[in-house]
Amino acid sequence: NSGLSSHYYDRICPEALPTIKRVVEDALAQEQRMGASLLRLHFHDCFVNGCDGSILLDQTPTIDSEKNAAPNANSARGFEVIDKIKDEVDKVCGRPVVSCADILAVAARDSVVALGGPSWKVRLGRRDSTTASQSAANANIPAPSMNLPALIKNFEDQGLDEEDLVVLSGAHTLGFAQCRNFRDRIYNETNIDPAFVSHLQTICPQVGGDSRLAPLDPTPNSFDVKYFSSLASKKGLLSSDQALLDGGETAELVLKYSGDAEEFWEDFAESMIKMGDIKPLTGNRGEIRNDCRKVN
Ligand code: HEM
Ligand SMILES: [Ca+2]
Repeated sequence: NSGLSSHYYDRICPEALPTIKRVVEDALAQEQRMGASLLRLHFHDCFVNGCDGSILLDQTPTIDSEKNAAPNANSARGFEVIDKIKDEVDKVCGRPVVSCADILAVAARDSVVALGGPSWKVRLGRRDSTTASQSAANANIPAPSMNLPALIKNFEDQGLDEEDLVVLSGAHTLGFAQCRNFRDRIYNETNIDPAFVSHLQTICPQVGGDSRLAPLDPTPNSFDVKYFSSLASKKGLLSSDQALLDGGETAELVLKYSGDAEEFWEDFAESMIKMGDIKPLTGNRGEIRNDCRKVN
């Protein structure tokens, strides 16, 4: 038990959660992809020394910003939306009582809901870190080149099991990846559908075009099971996605979820809560930041 509670803001600031939801919905009305980007921010926060808002800190002489780590640089997005949420929430609460780490967790949930996915009760009361670690971000955020044993180990190090790995990878039902992250797969791997390869090679050349985008599944704005059914037909975009079919237990889960949206929803919600419970700062550890980009 991490000490978090879904009722944490009920009395301190009952308007906090509706305010987060409103700003997330406004942002998604501007750009649907933002839902994917916000979901990913929470993941990249939690995997680096726990869900403590560390990913939001800008570089300074004393902050080793995670924004510059390889998995985040020119890739993590949505920071302006988090700033906007923090602004509005602090206004409606009258003072800064909602942590940036909690904002990330709620914005991730609200994004999934807005794109047609399941809802869950977000456990709250995380406090914000006063440090960040670029090296920890590089070491702990999984890379798309990882094989299945490496992915399993990476999740295990966070207290997450093989089912969490498969179902949370299902977040790739949303959003996009850049050519540089799937080039090796489409030019060198063989466990990939040939027509899918031809199409992707038109988007992603062997040389150049590093930041060109392809959707992670055929419906990148819809929280459905197409991610899993695509894996079953060798149309996973990232090497790490397709790798889930390489193991007995993980392959079985992929096939189960590909035909059972309800099961995917239920297990995704459960694993998101589990991920959100990774090493939160509570009690008098950490702080409630005034500005998500800076320590107080
Ligand atoms: C299992 C290991 C994982 C690996 C290796 C991985 C890797 C990646 C990579 C390389 C991208 C594309 C980034 C870019 O090209 O800019 C991406 C995108 C994304 N990832 Fe993952 N990821 C993993 C797990 C997760 C998890 C657990 C979540 C959330 C629960 C998640 C959510 C997302 C989302 C939503 C996007 C799309 C973001 C956007 O369009 O802005 N990923 N991931
Ligand atoms: Ca989808």
